[in-house]
Amino acid sequence: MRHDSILSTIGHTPLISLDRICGDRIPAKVYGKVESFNPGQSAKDRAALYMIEQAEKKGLIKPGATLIEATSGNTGFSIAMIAAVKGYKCILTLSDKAGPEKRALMTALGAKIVLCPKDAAPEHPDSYYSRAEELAATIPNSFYLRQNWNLDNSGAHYASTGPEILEDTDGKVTHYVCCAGTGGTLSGTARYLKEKKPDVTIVGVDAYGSVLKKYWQTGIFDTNEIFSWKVEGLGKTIIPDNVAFDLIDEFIKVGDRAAALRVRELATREGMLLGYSSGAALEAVFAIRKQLTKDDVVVVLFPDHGSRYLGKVFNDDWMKEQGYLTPTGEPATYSVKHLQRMYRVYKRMYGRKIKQRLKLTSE
Ligand SMILES: Cc1ncc(COP(=O)(O)O)c(C=O)c1O
Repeated sequence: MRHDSILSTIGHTPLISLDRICGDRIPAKVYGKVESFNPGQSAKDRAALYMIEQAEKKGLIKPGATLIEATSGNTGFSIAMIAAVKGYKCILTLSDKAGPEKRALMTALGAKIVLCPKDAAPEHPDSYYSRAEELAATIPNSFYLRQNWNLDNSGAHYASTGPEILEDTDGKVTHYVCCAGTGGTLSGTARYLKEKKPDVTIVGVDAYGSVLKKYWQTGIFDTNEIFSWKVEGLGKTIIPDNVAFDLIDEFIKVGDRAAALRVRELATREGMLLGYSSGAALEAVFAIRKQLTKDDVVVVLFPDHGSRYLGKVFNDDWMKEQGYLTPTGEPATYSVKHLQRMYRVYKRMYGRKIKQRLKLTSE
């Protein structure tokens, strides 16, 4: 197939059956919507292209402009790619949570990077949001995409991801499971699917340490919910306009360990090398499995490719440092059985020591 530029290869990603990993454990038919097939290897290609082209149509981006964005990495890569093709400059403010692989990918495409501390609160002048605002205010002829608040982000998925899922499942999709960060991928797709099939169940995926689920449940922005977590792109410590809370039927929080183990399983059982948040999304399918029947068709969206996480979830040393693998390389599952066994081992070890100490002091 011939293309005018790399940009027209964005979208139309495949739906791939997950029979090997889900077949005998999930009663429904489960498909992965594999967004790593986009040229920038993530779902963010769709959002970045749509936000930029809508802004061009509105006259907000002029020739020679500088595109600015605060990003966890993937949006930055997509904007850098589009800027290269369209002849714009690109400056990205990035949380230092993003690994060195992600940073190198962006600079390779000609983007400039401003690295910001991951633990700075959004309103802090050093946060990647504040730094992006500052750059947009000081650089002439610049456009700050604001993916959290720019509704063209979710518009991209309403226009493409939603229709693709409905068509590729022959209208049979019953559940859509998707990570929430800015909310664009979740909300835009959900809005399209609910319009066409009102009984479809929308399952959002959130991180422990993020404020989104609590806000969905209570309408309260609870800062007590916030602590740092590891899955890049998943969850938020702000409430983005792109999260359409009213479209979400269920919100599942997934932990860093479970997501890491699940994405490694996707690689070894399905041959799919995908990003950390893809593990979180699939873990959410496992979390809802008791609600599913054999007639259900679940589509779980996998946001990006695993090559960006070779130093993290696909690195055994990193996994052991986090305690997600045992020192001998087994998954650290912490099942009730495992905890009971550990309790017996520790009781035996320390019980003996305590008895010895009691003996010594009494002598
Ligand atoms: C790897 C990854 N997963 C999930 C998400 C969440 O997608 P969205 O921002 O559309 O909610 C992002 C967003 O940056 C991401 O980079």
